[in-house]
Amino acid sequence: MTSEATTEMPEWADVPAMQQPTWPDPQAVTAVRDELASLPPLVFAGECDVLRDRLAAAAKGEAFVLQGGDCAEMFSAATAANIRDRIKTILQMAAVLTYGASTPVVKLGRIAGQYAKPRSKDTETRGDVTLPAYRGDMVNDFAFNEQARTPDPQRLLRAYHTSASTLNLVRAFTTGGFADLRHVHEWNRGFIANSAYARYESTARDIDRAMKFMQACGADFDAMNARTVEFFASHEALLLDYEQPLTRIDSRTGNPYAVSGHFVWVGERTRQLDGAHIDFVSRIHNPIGVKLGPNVDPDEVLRMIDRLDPERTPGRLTFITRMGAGVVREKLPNLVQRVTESGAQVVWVCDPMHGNTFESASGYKTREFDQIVDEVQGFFEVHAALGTIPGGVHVELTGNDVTECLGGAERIADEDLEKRYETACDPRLNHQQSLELAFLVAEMLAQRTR
Ligand SMILES: O=C[C@H](O)[C@H](O)COP(=O)(O)O
Ligand SMILES: C=C(OP(=O)(O)O)C(=O)O
Ligand SMILES: [Mn+2]
Repeated sequence: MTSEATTEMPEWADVPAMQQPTWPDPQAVTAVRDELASLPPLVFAGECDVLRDRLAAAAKGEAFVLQGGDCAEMFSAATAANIRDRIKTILQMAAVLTYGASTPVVKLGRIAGQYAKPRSKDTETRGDVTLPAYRGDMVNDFAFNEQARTPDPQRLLRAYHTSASTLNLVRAFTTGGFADLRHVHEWNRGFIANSAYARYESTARDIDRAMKFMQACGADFDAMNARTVEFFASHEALLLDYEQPLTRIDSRTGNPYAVSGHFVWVGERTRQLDGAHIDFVSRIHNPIGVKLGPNVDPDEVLRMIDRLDPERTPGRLTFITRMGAGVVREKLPNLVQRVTESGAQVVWVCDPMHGNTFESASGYKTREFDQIVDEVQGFFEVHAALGTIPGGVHVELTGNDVTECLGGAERIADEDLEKRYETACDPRLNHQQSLELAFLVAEMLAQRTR
């Protein structure tokens, strides 16, 4: 990225793109790309700039990032109730974290575009039938039959329209009164009232007292803008047939922006320095993220910084580390140290999900709540030891009472997984587990600011 305005659409490098579907009819893809290119942007470049400023604050420890949502959104799940409950969960978590951090929380949904998935295998076999793997609703259908699994480019358009209607409702919820801090606090009191969560009572009581104190001092919640919240949309920039036509020149600056979401990231499987995804994000001016797993080479990361953030723009680059609870204390320090020594000011965000996935005895892909908490704890410990900033968390969650991750105060066990295992890809924290995690991270954050 350079600060010089280009006013022309980028020429995408002709380099290999990993994890793309094999579309059966390339001409149909061209027609869909043309249509996407003619549709209005989903976000405004100015909003992306605001998010960049918020992330710059997080890089300095003056804000904390909460990024969360589905592993894989599904068209059929984009209902008012589901969207409401996911937003509600994120707002409840954010209220708890704001208190713990004593700083603003940057709310970033994995929402309105999280429709494409990288997979470890190209195919899935059940019994003696082998079909293309499910690659997200933007590509094919989860149902296990040949027609459903055949990639269909019309799905790119459906992803755009479903993202537009999702974002419309998100904007209505977050600015129309639903997000009022007083409501959010009442919801959290409801959560604590259940005795399984007694451990969190003291934090909830502290927040209660803080709210009452503010009211007693005459704080005018309406004037404070407590009825609205800033909420940003993010997803993995994986499918270039979707992302490239949804890149536009910002009329204010002449710079290209991805307008499919405010923030996009490159995943662990597609972050090759000479690959098409890093080329893509190097040309857009949005704030961007890159996932970094346990086998990352710090030298490569330094070259990545030069490529993606040559001017060291605060808030431009976020590293989302997903090491695994077992190795985070061993692998993260050297990486953070090398990046810090290079002078780059990145946001460090912990994804405690993707390094802690395993198959349970009953055959479900799952994660253990305690391991998720342990990776976040390790992340905070590493940053505390180095004097660097733990800038946020990135979680796969839903507002529904699913049974996909093990443990938590409700002690979800392997035999419970089958009851409500509804994810199309990775296991998500349910509503209760998400709030529990927020209370635990708030305790860690309170120590950071002490
Ligand atoms: O969300 C992340 C990846 O798509 C997912 O972990 C890959 O899972 P797989 O190993 O089931 O393909
Ligand atoms: C694919 C994902 O993660 P990662 O790239 O870290 O494996 C994801 O966030 O769903
Ligand atoms: Mn995932």
